[in-house]
Amino acid sequence: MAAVKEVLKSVLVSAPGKVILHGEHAVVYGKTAIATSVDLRCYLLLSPRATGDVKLILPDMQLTQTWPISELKKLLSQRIEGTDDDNLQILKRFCNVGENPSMKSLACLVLLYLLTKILHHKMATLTGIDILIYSQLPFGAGLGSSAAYSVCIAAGLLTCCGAITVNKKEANSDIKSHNLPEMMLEYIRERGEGVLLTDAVSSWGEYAKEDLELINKLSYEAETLVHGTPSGIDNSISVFGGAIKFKNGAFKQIDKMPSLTILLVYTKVLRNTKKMVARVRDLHDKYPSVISPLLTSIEEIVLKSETVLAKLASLSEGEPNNELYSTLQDLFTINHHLLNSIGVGHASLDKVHHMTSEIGLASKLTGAGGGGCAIALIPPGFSSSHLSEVKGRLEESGFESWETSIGGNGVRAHWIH
Ligand SMILES: Nc1ncnc2c1ncn2[C@@H]1O[C@H](COP(=O)(O)OP(=O)(O)OP(=O)(O)O)[C@@H](O)[C@H]1O
Ligand SMILES: C[C@@](O)(CCO)CC(=O)[O-]
Ligand SMILES: [Mg+2]
Repeated sequence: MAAVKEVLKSVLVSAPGKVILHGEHAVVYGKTAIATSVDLRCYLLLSPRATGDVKLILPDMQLTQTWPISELKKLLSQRIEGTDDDNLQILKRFCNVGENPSMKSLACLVLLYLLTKILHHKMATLTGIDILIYSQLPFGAGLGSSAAYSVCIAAGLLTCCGAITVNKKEANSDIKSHNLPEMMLEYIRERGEGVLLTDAVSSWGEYAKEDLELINKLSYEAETLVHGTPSGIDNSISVFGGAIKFKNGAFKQIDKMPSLTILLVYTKVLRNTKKMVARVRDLHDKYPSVISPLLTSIEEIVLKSETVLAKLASLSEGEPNNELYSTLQDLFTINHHLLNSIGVGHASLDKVHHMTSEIGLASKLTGAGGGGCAIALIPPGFSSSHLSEVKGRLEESGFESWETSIGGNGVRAHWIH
């Protein structure tokens, strides 16, 4: 085992999901969007082993996939001779990724793409690794599960081989203090990684800006395998956290962000981001003069919302905020209807919109639409009995809902050994 440790370190990292407040889909056409991280995270535990294979364990997908390292080496030797595009085709064939790939095969493709890219120079000495990925984010729901998955893999692999370093924040002998989900703790115990739970040098840490940029670049590449033509907003917010304003591949952190409470509603209607983006593309190409102004209107919502959010953030305690919240509710409603007009609505999202509007809240889809999740803004002091009532009614309709705060940390290392 000592020899294995010399090559790679064990690491535990996590990355958050996101909500797009406004600007989804329009952002693919170079318009501005605003996104924030949510307090639901994806976790990755990577353990070097002397088993002779790479094992990917995805409890959320009931998948455990093992590849002998000899096969991966063969794959790499084929790849080096081809062009980038040929290389990708070889990898796709290896993972059975065809025209309509399954979620499982895409999850494997992303892992192997990043692993062969980041660890290719370690292949000669690699003796085996187990990679467990567990996520609190429902997949295919608009909360950026694919981005958080890719960010965790990129950060975990770069950290385990020492390509990037963790700036340790605090020594802490009890990993439970990092609020790891019970599922991860159980796995850690089962694997006999007791050292992880008791090790006095365990720590959590952040990455330097240039390392975050590298994680962002690689996770963006991985997102293109899942989405085709992602704008890059999902991976950026998962890497950097907080709230960002994103346009044309570049983003700015929004410093003046009020603390907002959001009701997240999961319709449980599964959809695929790539198909939703393609649906808008078809409409746009067929009716450019109709669709373009709708995308411009969505951008205007983003800009207006940015101004209102900044005003809210600068209010002193006790100053009236009703009008500002009322404007935000209007913007949510208009955005909901515009997203319907560009073909990414769904009956379930309309139902959520209707039910929340009955108690005076506005909701809109977040992410790619076509099902997935909706968000409704809850103003401070909003009637808790109204809220419980609507949550009950949403549940009766088969939806799941929970209140969540936004903002918070981007990718983090929890432990490295
Ligand atoms: N916990 C997980 N385990 C394995 N794969 C995952 C996990 N979470 C996400 N994925 C990958 O992400 C893909 C789903 O991505 P998709 O972009 O369609 O939805 P999303 O990211 O949840 O929503 P959006 O992109 O609208 O925010 C799955 O096919 C799978 O490859
Ligand atoms: C629908 C979309 O705008 C957001 C998906 O979370 C696609 C993208 O920006 O890549
Ligand atoms: Mg996605």
